[in-house]
Amino acid sequence: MLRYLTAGESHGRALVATIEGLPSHLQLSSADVADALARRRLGTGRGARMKFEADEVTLLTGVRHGETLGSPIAIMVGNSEWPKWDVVMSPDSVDPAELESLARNAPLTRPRPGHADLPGMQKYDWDEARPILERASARETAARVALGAVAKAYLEQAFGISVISHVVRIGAVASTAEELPTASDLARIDADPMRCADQPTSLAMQAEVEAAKSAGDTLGGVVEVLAFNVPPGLGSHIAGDRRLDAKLAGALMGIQAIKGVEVGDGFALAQVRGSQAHDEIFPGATGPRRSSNRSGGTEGGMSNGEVLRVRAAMKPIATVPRALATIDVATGEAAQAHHQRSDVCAVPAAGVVAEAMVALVLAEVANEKFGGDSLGEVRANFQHYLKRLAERRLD
Ligand SMILES: Cc1cc2nc3c(=O)[nH]c(=O)nc-3n(C[C@H](O)[C@H](O)[C@H](O)COP(=O)(O)O)c2cc1C
Ligand SMILES: C=C(O[C@@H]1CC(C(=O)O)=C[C@@H](OP(=O)(O)O)[C@H]1O)C(=O)O
Repeated sequence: MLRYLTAGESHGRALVATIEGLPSHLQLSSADVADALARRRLGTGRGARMKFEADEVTLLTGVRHGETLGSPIAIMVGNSEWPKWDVVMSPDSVDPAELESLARNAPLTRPRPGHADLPGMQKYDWDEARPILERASARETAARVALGAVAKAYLEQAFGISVISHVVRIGAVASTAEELPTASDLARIDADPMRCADQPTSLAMQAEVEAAKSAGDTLGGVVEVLAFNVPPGLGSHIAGDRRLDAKLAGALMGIQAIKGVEVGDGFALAQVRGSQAHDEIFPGATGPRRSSNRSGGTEGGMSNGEVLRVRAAMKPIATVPRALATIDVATGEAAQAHHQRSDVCAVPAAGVVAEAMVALVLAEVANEKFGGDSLGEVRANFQHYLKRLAERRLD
């Protein structure tokens, strides 16, 4: 079993992430986690904070001399803004007079549409949005990406699985690339200001972000995550909550601002006939082969050995500079939503977060099938499975 949890507020001292259930002897370093976090800060459209946020990583537990111990791994990601916020976000009580004198503590009584602000105030019984937005903020995705780095280390070292992502749409601009990127294209994608695999589209996407910014507006888009070398048989058809596609959809929808998920050709499959929708099976040299991958690598809630392909649609950033209409909960009167420093477009970052979530889901289902206490034991379980497939000419 794989369990993980994040904790932390956007302007608190730090984010903390824990993960438990992975084997001993995985190679893991602070640098692996820091590199993953640096990728999340990429992309045209991010706000001022991403320029100075340092994402200070500390591997707190579960790793010794660069190898996992099999015990819970805890990772701390320090917020570099903390010194400015230590009174406003202090866990211990502070002098009310000092708090009141701080401009940055002004009560946020004009909830922003599209954010957790208003339903959170209603649910948790607060008269301003700060206690809600601190946790609702996508700052939390840094902790998920840290966990994703651990999951990726497991997937790569135990099974040779790699996970990449790229941006396929920003607002009205969609990628026209015919070919899927491969794992070896990752460095090029990461070097692109939109994390888009297709250069002409990337330039159009950058222009789209700049235009939205000039207009005081924001943008969303679509990211695609691909996983290579996923063996057949991860997930299960036997119960809805064990289906790989259900777990992927849940994990991706769990990312802030994600409003839709597609597996394979997803919604487009609803428009065509069955003869055009499925991936026919042919005899190959060592076992079954497909000439298409419309299903995106899952059938019947299980991986089928093809490239895993999922998409996530992100709504435009909800803190719109040209502020949206709301009410002031202090007076009940109409007002404009409060605006604070914000991203114009965070789709490239959302791609990195989506990669992390897909890696965590794959780590969970791979652990369920091949799990062991040490890396060697997991590898042996995996090799045994591959051998059986080969013996039956099913590999
Ligand atoms: C990587 C990332 C960065 C984000 N940055 C911002 C931001 O700067 N400003 C903002 O208002 N929303 C931002 N969001 C989106 C909000 O967190 C999200 O819209 C909010 O939680 C409400 O969306 P929900 O209804 O899906 O929870 C970001 C989301 C992600 C994934
Ligand atoms: C801090 C991050 O993203 C933040 C996500 C976010 C939001 O409302 O979701 C709002 C902004 O935070 P702030 O109000 O402090 O500028 C973003 O910068 C991050 O991704 O690390």
